[in-house]
Amino acid sequence: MAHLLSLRLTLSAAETNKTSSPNTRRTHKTTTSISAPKRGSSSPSNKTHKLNLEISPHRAVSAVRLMRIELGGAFADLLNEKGKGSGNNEMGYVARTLGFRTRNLEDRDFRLVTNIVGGTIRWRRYLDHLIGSLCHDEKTFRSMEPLLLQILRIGFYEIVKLNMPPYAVVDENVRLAKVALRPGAGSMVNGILRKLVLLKENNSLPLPKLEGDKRSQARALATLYSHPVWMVRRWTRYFGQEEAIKLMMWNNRDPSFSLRANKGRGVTRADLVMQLNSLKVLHELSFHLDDFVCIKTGLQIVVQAGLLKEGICSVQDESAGLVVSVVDPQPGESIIDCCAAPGGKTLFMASRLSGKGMVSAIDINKGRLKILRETAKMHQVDGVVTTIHADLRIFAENNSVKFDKVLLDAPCSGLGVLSKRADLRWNRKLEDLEQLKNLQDELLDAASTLVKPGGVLIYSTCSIDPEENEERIHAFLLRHPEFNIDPVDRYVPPDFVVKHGFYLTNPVKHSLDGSFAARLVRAS
Ligand SMILES: C[S@@+](CC[C@H](N)C(=O)[O-])C[C@H]1O[C@@H](n2cnc3c(N)ncnc32)[C@H](O)[C@@H]1O
Repeated sequence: MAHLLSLRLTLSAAETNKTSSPNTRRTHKTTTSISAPKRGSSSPSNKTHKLNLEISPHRAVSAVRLMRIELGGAFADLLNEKGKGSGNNEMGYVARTLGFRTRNLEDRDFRLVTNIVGGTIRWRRYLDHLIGSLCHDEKTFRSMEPLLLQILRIGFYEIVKLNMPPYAVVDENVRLAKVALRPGAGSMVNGILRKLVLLKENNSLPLPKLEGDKRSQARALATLYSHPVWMVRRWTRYFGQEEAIKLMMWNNRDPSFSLRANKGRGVTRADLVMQLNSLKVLHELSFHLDDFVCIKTGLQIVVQAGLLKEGICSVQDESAGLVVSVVDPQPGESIIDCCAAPGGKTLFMASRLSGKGMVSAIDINKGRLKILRETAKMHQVDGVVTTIHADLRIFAENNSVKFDKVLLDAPCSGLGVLSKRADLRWNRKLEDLEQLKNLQDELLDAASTLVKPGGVLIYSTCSIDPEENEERIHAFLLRHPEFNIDPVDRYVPPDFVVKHGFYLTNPVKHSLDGSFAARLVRAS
């Protein structure tokens, strides 16, 4: 993975170089250093780099992670406390990128890195608006080298959103820019951050006003709540402005997580609670699901204590767990999970079979399917899980076996999980939705052929977008009159049941990720 990532960054550096203007040439220097670790750099040794105790390690690590996420397009996996793709030696990677070492991260620094990286990504549009407004001119901002921009974003986020002591933030970020780049970069950071501190003290940050026609208001909201304009316009149209604002505020909060006790391994929720108590991780029991526990903070402690690696519990949002309640797996049933990897729902369904029956897990992605297989083994449910590496559309054409239950957890925009997937809002494009809708229709048609007469087809997404949810089902029912809606009220609490008997979690209303499911029964 580290190798692939560095290769991708090397390519991006080469691309940058091909088209670089004098203004962006320094960009090449930075991307080259981030993308081309020195020979032998896979060894954990940092000894060749000088130790600099004056630079705060959380800022150095945050800046490098942000560069990698933005330049490499790496997924901002906030669960991975070591940084995606850097193996076990993130500090070595940081040293190679910046050209010096810092002291190692302590627990407090880890928490700060998670907070700063996630927050800086979420608030990117807002922060860039402020940085752009305080730069000398538009061109200075547009042609700013990536590392300098990340250092400024970190400083702005720390001052405006984390309310950290402003002059300490200025000093520390100036030092980082000087050492990692050059003295002139430090002077620039100093000038811009000091302007920001003054404006904040006078309560006069240069932010857009919510005024004018719909388009201007959408642009202003997109900056104020840091989302793409197309999302603001879509949500305002579907949910109204007030709800759209609440949704954006939810997306900008630090995410909370829930853990599922792995019953397949004989771990009960009471066992998990005991472990969390001994780790001093604050938690609450889920109201909706017997095996689930909710935590607001402390996920890192759970990860470090090895609870996930040892298969004691899995990180799974209650909204995903409730989709399994909609499936309602029963011992002895044959179930096929049509888009299964990395296996969150497959494994939960398998644990409900009490060793009787079978879940067949199909996915087009071999790597993700391998993760599913390994996790099934670790969770001790591999006796009731088989994996099939295939495109569902081709598999369905060539398969004559029918199943009691067919779950299609379709590829979707992920617009319901933006609080956990900090970078997703910037990677998703409006055009993706059209493509996804076509794919969802094709997969639904394919999945429907696998359902026994009298069997059930469950369609689910982690989206809140009506066009990916109820519209897909209504279109499907027009094409397939042999299916009828089976309302979900027998399977989930009434609060999650919406029009037509579909299941929907609303982040604003339920404080869960957004998700949707419909249960359809095939005529006998
Ligand atoms: C939303 S994710 C599934 C998440 C999974 N159900 C879980 O709970 O962990 C969608 C999955 O669909 C898979 N996929 C996309 N197109 C597919 C196709 N044509 N056939 C089979 N799987 C496909 C992707 O590889 C991806 O793993």
